Amino acid sequence: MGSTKYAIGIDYGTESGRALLADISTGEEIAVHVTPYAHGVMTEKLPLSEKRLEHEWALQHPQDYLDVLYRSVPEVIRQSGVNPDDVVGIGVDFTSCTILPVDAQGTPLCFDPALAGDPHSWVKLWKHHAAQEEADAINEHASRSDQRFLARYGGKISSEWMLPKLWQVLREAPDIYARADRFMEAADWVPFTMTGEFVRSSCAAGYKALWHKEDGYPAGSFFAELDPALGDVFETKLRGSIVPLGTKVGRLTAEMAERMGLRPGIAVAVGIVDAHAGVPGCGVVTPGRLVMAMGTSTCHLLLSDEELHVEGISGVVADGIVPGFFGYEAGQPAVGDIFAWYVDKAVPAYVREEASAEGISVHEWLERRAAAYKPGENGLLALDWWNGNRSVLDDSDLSGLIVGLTLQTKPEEIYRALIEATAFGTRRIIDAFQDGGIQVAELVACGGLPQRNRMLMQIYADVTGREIHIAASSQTPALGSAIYGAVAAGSAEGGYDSVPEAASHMARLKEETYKPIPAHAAVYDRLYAEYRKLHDYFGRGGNDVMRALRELKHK
Ligand SMILES: Nc1ncnc2c1ncn2[C@@H]1O[C@H](COP(=O)(O)OP(=O)(O)O)[C@@H](O)[C@H]1O
Ligand SMILES: O=C(CO)[C@H](O)[C@H](O)COP(=O)(O)O
Repeated sequence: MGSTKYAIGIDYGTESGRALLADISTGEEIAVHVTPYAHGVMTEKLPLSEKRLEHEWALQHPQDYLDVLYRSVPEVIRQSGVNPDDVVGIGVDFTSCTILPVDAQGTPLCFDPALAGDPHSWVKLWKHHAAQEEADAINEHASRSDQRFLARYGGKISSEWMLPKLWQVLREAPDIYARADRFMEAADWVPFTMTGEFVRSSCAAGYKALWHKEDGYPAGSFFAELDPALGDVFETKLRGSIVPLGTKVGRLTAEMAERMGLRPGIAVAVGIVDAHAGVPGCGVVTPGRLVMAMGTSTCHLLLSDEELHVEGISGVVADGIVPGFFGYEAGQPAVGDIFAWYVDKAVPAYVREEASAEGISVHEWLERRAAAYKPGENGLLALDWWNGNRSVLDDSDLSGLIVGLTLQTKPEEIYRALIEATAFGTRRIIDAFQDGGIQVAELVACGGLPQRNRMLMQIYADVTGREIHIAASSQTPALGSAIYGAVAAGSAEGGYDSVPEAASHMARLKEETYKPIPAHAAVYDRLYAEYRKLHDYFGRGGNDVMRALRELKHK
């Protein structure tokens, strides 16, 4: 036996990037380091320019991504005291669809001072929402011409994705579009900077750029009908081979090895979308277990042997998470964010004062009191659409609702109703999977919420009627990336030959689980039936109350 080997997972979030050094044989997380992005999310102006960005823009600086490699990677090596020669693989996950235009050498166009004044030369972050017009036009044309790809994305594509963003560049900055040799997902660009290889990930291409393993990309004629200049977009701006996850895109170059404090030649894995990396990070590598990445929002991820059309999913992609399986993604666009709204904007002052006097957070104060209630006892039922609905209704204009308020209603009762509403929203997504023919036997939770609120997790078990396992790691995307890095290295170099094999050694669940309490589950079955009535009444267009309120608000 040689010395212990290690893999590095690099997780690029919205505000910062983190590097995690993990022991390949046990998954032990030896060291973590976070580098905040110096330029953060640019929503108002560009660096060194007073030019104002328009509403709904969200840009980033690619230098911030490189700085994560230059700072956090040497730092995990320093903290751990590990010999860099024992690091065998690197994996990267990234927010998505986060894209940038690059020149023929792969250099971001915004690095060219002559182009940096144009906002379209910069990175468009996943939450850049200014390409809605383009997304609407693509959706309308696709549904009129009955395009096969629409069904794989639950009936609609998002303004966050590759084609709407790319078309926005073409329409608003044709010179930048022309100057771009390619547009790349940041998840693909970072491995490129480490290896010099232009390779695209089946995950990002499949979930965000309409690529299908059998059908390839949609026909260029479809896009040419929308805009003649888009006719060859897949052969030109989006060209490049597309490979399954765990594939080695190349080896760390000598120059980057020097900057990152590693040895040249280390295997670098193809990139992956952040939420999806959390699936092997939870140890889930087979069908039947739905992974819930629970935080500000919730992403639901599931593996299956079959490609089926499920109502309201964000997408289904072959090899999109674990090679050999179809990966499904669905989501709730606000979960923790709804509780944050309540805590920050709506609780009465006395709650804040009592929490502070007790030396606990407002969340904890509310949780302690709300946990004393039995299901149904708060007399409330809410719809969880504070940030619209991204699943079966797929309507970002929908808004929230609470039914049953009285003069006696207490803040903790409302807090409990909001948590219950998000659990009902998850049950609705599980129902859509089951109705579509995909079984969901158990749930696995990762992200911030399972670590923070036990009552919430018990409510989810009771509402869904399913046992919930919790990931042992609090950094499941970074650990997942380290797993893909270990697979890129392969057993010949001290790693593993498959994602399931690597995950079986490197990822685990906590022993403690949340099991449904039958008496609670029975009450929640009744309440969920009422939730479905409200959901369909306010969400399916039979009721115009929400529409009227919205119209008056924007008048
Ligand atoms: N005790 C708590 N109970 C429920 N929600 C909480 C609690 N503490 C924080 N939150 C919510 O958790 C969310 C942050 O989750 P986290 O997983 O850390 O972030 P992110 O999704 O951005 O990675 C916030 O929206 C916040 O409102
Ligand atoms: O689109 C997504 C996954 O498909 C994510 O929502 C996006 O990548 C942002 O993730 P996070 O909130 O974890 O930063």
